[in-house]
Amino acid sequence: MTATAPLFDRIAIIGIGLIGSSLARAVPAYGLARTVVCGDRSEAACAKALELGIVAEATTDLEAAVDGADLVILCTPMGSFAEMGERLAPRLKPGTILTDVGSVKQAVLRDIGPHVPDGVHLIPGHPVAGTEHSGPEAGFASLFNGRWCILTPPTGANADAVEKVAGLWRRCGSNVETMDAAHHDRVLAITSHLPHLIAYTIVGTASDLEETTKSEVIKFSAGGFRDFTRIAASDPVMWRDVFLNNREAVLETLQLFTEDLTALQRAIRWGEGDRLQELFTRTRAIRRGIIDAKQA
Ligand SMILES: NC(=O)C1=CN([C@@H]2O[C@H](COP(=O)(O)OP(=O)(O)OC[C@H]3O[C@@H](n4cnc5c(N)ncnc54)[C@H](O)[C@@H]3O)[C@@H](O)[C@H]2O)C=CC1
Ligand SMILES: O=C(O)C(=O)Cc1ccc(O)cc1
Repeated sequence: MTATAPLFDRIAIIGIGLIGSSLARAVPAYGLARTVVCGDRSEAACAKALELGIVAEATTDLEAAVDGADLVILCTPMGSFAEMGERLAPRLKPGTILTDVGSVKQAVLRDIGPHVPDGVHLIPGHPVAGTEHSGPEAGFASLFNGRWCILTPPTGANADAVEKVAGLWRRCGSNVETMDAAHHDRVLAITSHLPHLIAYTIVGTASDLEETTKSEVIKFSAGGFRDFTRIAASDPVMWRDVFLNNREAVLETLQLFTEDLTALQRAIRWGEGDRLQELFTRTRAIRRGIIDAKQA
């Protein structure tokens, strides 16, 4: 029991994986709603969610899952959002809030926006918190604690609905910021999407090495490479969909990155130590700035 009244009556989570199941666990932990139910196309995921006792009901019938919910949270991979928009949005009653946790935000307005009936409030969101694990067993209630959650309400969005979604994330311990979806996608391209692409690439490159070298890569893998392998273990379907749905911003950022990498390649070739040291000094200061900001 929590002292404060629940924010919602019935939350329907669609997709009970890492993020969905973390939210389901957060519902009783932070008094988010009276009831939480889930819909997931995977029977195994539904069965696991019931077995874990993190939802009151679980069904593969997604339309039934959203029935009677005052908040619907889409927690499936981005590639399923067009289907979610078509199937689920038209069934929602006026006053219902529809939100999501997708890592790309313009695509939500594109894929779901056109299907949202009058009176239903679409308030896209993105908790900037996660792990490399997937599925209902991987979630935990404190995942969002002390992390950012970015909301990208479309122009003219209902202010009360925005505040209710912001309130939900604040109760989970998140800091909430609101911004335009296009800006979100550009910022996340460099801070999250490109780092994942680099990790996938370097681990792929290492695994393409000849057999003897490959076993040594594993044997001697020090901090740097190990950190990349953690990120490169992230869900393949989810990340495929992130890159396909944030194509422009990722390609633009990748172009800048490639140019900078080529400049470094030149510096190494021509023995320009000062140039290398200057960059590494600057990046060390950035890391220290991030750590200081966290501790402040
Ligand atoms: N993994 C992470 O670190 C973070 C992920 N996100 C976003 O959260 C969303 C979910 O990611 P995770 O929880 O990591 O994924 P996950 O793979 O752990 O869970 C996804 C769930 O959705 C279900 N699902 C997939 N397609 C479906 C469909 N068409 N209909 C119904 N159910 C379907 C799957 O069966 C699975 O249970 C993604 O959109 C991702 O961009 C946001 C922040 C962090
Ligand atoms: O595990 C990590 O390092 C992450 O970067 C988690 C993550 C993945 C995707 C997001 O949209 C937000 C956060």
